Amino acid sequence: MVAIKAPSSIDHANPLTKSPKAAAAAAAAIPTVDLSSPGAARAVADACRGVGFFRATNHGIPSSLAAALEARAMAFFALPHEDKVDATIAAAARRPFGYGSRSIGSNGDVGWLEYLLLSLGSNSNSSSIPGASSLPPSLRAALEEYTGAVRNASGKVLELMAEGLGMQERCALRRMVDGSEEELVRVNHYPPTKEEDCVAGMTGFGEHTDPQIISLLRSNRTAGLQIKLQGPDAPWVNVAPDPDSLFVNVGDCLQVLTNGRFRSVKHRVVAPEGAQASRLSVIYFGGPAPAQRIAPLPELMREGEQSLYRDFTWGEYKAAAYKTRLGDNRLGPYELRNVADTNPTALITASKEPTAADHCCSNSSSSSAACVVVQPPHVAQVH
Ligand SMILES: O=C(O)CCC(=O)C(=O)O
Ligand SMILES: [Fe+2]
Repeated sequence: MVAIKAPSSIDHANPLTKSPKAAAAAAAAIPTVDLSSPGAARAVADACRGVGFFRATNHGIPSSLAAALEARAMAFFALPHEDKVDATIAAAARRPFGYGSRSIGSNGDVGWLEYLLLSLGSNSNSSSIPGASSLPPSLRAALEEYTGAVRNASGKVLELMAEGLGMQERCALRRMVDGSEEELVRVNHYPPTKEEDCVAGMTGFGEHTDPQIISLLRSNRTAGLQIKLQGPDAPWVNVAPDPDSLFVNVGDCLQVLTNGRFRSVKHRVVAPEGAQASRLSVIYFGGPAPAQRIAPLPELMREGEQSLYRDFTWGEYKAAAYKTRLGDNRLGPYELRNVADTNPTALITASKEPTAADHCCSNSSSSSAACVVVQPPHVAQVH
């Protein structure tokens, strides 16, 4: 990776790295949900309404799969630059997939990272990743095993979300993602920074929200991820790394589908400082099919409640987001009312209590016939 000195990527607004007291308060602000507990649905919904982000334990991904992927990915990123480019030639045939270094998207965003970005394809029954054919076989196998497991974990979380929202159909959110052809995996590698490279607080990955429905992140033990609590003046808080847990983000589409009940979370990564080890993170993004209409789910709307957004399809949103910078307010052009101005208490009251919802997706790693969605052609990717 080429060393950079980029003043524009220096971020001094990181008070929590300086104050242990604030760091402790921040850690307490991030909810933890045991996905296997009886109260998980309610806890997931509370976390999504509050922070839009939570730490999930008992997520069902064997630690051996995550550790194997971490080791293979580290070995891959240690290869010479040309080898990494050559090994991702199959994926790179469909931009923006493949290997990337420093550039994030095509609109000038840069970060202190290199990454591998792959589409998981349309067949959630198959573990094979279409663009992975030219990767080292051991990395490909580790990715396929891990992504199979993380897809299941995502499905489980989406079911808990639907249940926590009081929806009749437990699989209503899950089926928007299963087999959508819009599931991605991204492996980010943030090398340690040396004094000559930068000053403390250099941006690893700039501030943004994830545009899809859901993202599930697993990292090694190196810190760097920060989330912004909800509200215009809310602070940024450090997310203590925990390789045994998954971190779940509410994405922009889920905010719209719930008419602002669930909040998409702003997050960013500060590059590892000094002599620390690299940060390695693996993020699964669950997006809907391009033709999927993104609008508040009628079932969630209270009588007389108005949509906060103008309708769009995921294909439209993705194409629009692809033209913007990472930190732009991508939902802004679709807002009919300011979400921050809405009375959150009213929206919370409007959510129904968790019910004994229909279990059409339970214990299923793939979409059932009832969960199949139309798959129109591929359009430009956001991540
Ligand atoms: O690498 C990380 O820890 C987070 C990166 C991220 O937010 C993303 O890839 O969307
Ligand atoms: Fe992200």
